[in-house]
Amino acid sequence: MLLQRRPRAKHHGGLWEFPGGKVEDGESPAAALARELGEELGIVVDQADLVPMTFAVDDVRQGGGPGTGQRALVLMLYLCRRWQGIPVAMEGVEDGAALEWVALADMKEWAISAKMPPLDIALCITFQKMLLA
Ligand SMILES: Nc1nc2c([nH]c(=O)n2[C@H]2C[C@H](O)[C@@H](COP(=O)(O)OP(=O)(O)OP(=O)(O)O)O2)c(=O)[nH]1
Repeated sequence: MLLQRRPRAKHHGGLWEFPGGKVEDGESPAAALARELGEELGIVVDQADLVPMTFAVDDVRQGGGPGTGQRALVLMLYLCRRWQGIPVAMEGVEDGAALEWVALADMKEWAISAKMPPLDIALCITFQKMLLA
């Protein structure tokens, strides 16, 4: 799997996450991911090559809702079966952004020891459980 370190100045700066980003108005999740992978990694991805795997929900934000100013946060993990180009960190390299390929067998260790945001840790652990099941 490919992990990406967030630039220091951003929310969760310096933490390792799955490449991706927010869905914009009128976009499907797969279209948003294909767009983000182009912007962040410089690769071209066909939406047909994105396979949904699992998701993670922010429990703390679940207490939110209308009037609270809090919105639920859901991270969706996709498997990218094929792409064109070689992934490189396109944004924020001067501020610490970086990429690292991690073997599936090492995912749990990374989730525990590497510094990742909470939902990315949850995705790592769930995905590894799915593979071992
Ligand atoms: N990957 C990840 N993001 C999280 C978690 N918790 C949480 O609040 N977030 C927030 C951080 C970001 O604002 C947002 C992820 O969207 P993003 O990757 O497009 O964010 P970004 O900061 O690069 O983009 P921007 O809004 O600054 O333009 O979700 C988490 O556990 N994992």
